[in-house]
Amino acid sequence: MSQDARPVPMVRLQGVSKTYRRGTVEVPVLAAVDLTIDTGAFEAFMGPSGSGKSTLLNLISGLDKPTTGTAEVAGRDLAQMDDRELSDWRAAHVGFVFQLYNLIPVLTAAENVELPLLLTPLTRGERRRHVAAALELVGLPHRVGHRPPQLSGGEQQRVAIARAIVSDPDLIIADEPTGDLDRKAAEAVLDLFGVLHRELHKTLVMVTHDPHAAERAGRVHHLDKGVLQ
Ligand SMILES: Nc1ncnc2c1ncn2[C@@H]1O[C@H](COP(=O)(O)OP(=O)(O)OP(=O)(O)O)[C@@H](O)[C@H]1O
Repeated sequence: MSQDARPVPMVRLQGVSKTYRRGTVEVPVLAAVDLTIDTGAFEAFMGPSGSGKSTLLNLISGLDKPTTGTAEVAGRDLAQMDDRELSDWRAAHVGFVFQLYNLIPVLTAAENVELPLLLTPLTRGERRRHVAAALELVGLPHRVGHRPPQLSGGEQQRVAIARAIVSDPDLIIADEPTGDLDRKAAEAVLDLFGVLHRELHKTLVMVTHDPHAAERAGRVHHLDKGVLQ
């Protein structure tokens, strides 16, 4: 295959740094990060607390902008988009999974999963079919009418994964997805990530402190004081 025929990587960061400003004090968080993540890869990021892992995820998902350098994700230079374009781009391309699930407690599992679809032109019937398919995929078709407080932590995280994939994004970003789960529930979530990666060809980018979780990834990056090792 010639160089030009290579598929566009899902993530390409070049010379990315991030400095936050607290009053007059500048806080450097990421320095000179060069990173390429191929489309279809499953990659993990580990590192001590405060090393910049969540900041890196925020830059990859366009939730935050680099201080210097360029971030190209899913074929777009994120700096070239205004906030409206970025939010449409995120809705189409990125699914998020958080440590504490971030489900809305008063909504049922099905209603939580449906949320990202309310921004799309899909009809109610189409939305229902997508929601049913996503909950089936995560093994929870029998929990559609349950609300988060009626579900175990592992079930809540699987509902959150259904919500992350319901709009069929290419990129799944997971920040400590097993951080609040016992081993068995964590393994179920990681098995599911394996299915998303191998069978649905999603690109997965996961931050984790859990070596068992990192083992599932094809590549593990280490961040230390904002520097990619
Ligand atoms: N919006 C912000 N304003 C100022 N400082 C920030 C902001 N966001 C993060 N920081 C600082 O940047 C550093 C890195 O934070 P980040 O959340 O990326 O680390 P992390 O590696 O994900 O940590 P943890 O494992 O504890 O979640 C921390 O010192 C944090 O205080």
